[in-house]
Amino acid sequence: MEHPDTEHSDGELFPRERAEIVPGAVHVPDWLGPGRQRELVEACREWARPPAGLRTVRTPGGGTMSARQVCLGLHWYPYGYAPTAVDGDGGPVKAMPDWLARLGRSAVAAAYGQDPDPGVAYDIALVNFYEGDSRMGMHRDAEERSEAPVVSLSLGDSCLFRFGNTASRGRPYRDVELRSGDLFVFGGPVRRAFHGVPKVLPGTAPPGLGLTGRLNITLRVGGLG
Ligand SMILES: O=C(O)CCC(=O)C(=O)O
Ligand SMILES: [Fe+2]
Repeated sequence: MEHPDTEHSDGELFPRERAEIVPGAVHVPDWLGPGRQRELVEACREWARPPAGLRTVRTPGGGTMSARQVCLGLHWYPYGYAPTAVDGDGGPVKAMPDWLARLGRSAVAAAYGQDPDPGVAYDIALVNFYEGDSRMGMHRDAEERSEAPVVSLSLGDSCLFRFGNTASRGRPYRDVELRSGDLFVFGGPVRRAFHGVPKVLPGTAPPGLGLTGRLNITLRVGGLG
């Protein structure tokens, strides 16, 4: 017997709920509505243009990252920050828009139920573009001096996001499915936890978004001034 009343528009029996994965790491499903997601995808397309546009990141060991990346505010490279695309075309990094910095603060408030400290100003964004077979290995976001939480916004295809511990790349970790519009925030005791993206789920993007693949925007406070 079916109970249509309890079924949600996306065909799920239960709505996905805000979840504290470990203390300091919070998943807020569907934080961005469809209109906001479209605006962000459009903004990412602009940011991806040269100079200092979307690039393939080369690691010191001679490998390449499979997710391509563009930065705002400060340019991240393995492993530091610079004002220009030092490992790309050398162009000046694009500015971090005020509206995106404000979105970072409201994301923290949504995740933790409490405004961030007044001094917390999101001044760096990394935009990662994943195609079907892209991944991101377990790593920590370690080049920032600030301990402010990292804010992560997902657009397009869903992925498996692996959130681990502060000691090693291995277990214990939790795998969380991040879908288009989801917010994930990690700070406090797990600000330096290892995390990665073992898998993208191709073909799972909302049809109306006009995006093939996955975009992730991580907002950070550098504390590097
Ligand atoms: O794509 C993601 O969800 C994670 C991205 C990430 O960890 C990073 O850019 O440092
Ligand atoms: Fe990261």
